[in-house]
Amino acid sequence: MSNIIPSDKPPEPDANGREVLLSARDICVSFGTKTVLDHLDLDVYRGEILGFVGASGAGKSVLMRTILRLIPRQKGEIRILGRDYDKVAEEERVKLDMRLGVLFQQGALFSALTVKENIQLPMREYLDLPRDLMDELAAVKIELVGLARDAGDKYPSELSGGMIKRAALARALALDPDLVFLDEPTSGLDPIGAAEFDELIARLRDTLGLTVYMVTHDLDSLFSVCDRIAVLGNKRVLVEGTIDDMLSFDDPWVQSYFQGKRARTIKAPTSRSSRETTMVGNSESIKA
Ligand SMILES: Nc1ncnc2c1ncn2[C@@H]1O[C@H](COP(=O)(O)OP(=O)(O)OP(=O)(O)O)[C@@H](O)[C@H]1O
Repeated sequence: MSNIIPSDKPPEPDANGREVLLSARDICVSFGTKTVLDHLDLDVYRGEILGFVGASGAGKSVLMRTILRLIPRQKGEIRILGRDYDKVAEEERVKLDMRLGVLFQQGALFSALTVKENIQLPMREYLDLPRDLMDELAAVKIELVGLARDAGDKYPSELSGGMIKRAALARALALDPDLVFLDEPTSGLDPIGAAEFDELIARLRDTLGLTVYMVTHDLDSLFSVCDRIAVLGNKRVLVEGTIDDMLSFDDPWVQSYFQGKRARTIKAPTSRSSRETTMVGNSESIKA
């Protein structure tokens, strides 16, 4: 996908020919004496939707915030587009930050700003663009996420939950990022709204080549749009792979999560675009 900031040379592909967009190695995070992440490794590949799951309190948000440098870590290395975050100059760090978009769990829009102004915040922070161009870019993002054109002039309090998620996604996409982090994007949405949001994410991946890191408890999302799943357990990534890999992984928590009563109502798809299959099932999220 095109970037406002010209991209540098992409990192070398791994042994399987995949481009590693994000690599986390040996990550250790503790709060006082409580260790939350212990020597955790994770890779995210370009163009994939990675679903990140784990029991409540396992540390999914902590990892996401650690990657985004909102939480300090005691140990480990984080590479974005092959660059070690801690070793690049400040100017390049800012450029790397611009390649990442984030949608926090509650949308986290500024209530005193309109949708358009919210979307333009990252543009104001990182770019020096004329107002007309920012208006045009905001309109493009609003259309991209499937909101009506007049949504740009609305305040968050005037939006439904689904519209807030879309507006927050539009803001996450403001700078044409390579990788977006979504923290439980379908929580609080009704099953139809959740399915539509999943479809939107898949469409953005397919059309823009967007890479998505999605923390979720939503089994429908995991079965329908995620290309790969990583499970956080015992303070590290316990298993990663396809839905089929999850279904055959011999661990009590993974078994009960992916083979439990709710999961059994969702027929495992053979392809990623199986929302019609998952809609047959129960769209409730599991809080482990
Ligand atoms: N700033 C902090 N200070 C101290 N402890 C923290 C802090 N942030 C998170 N924790 C602790 O780290 C652990 C992991 O929390 P985290 O929010 O990452 O879990 P989670 O897997 O995202 O859970 P959920 O699925 O319920 O959202 C929890 O025990 C939490 O209390």
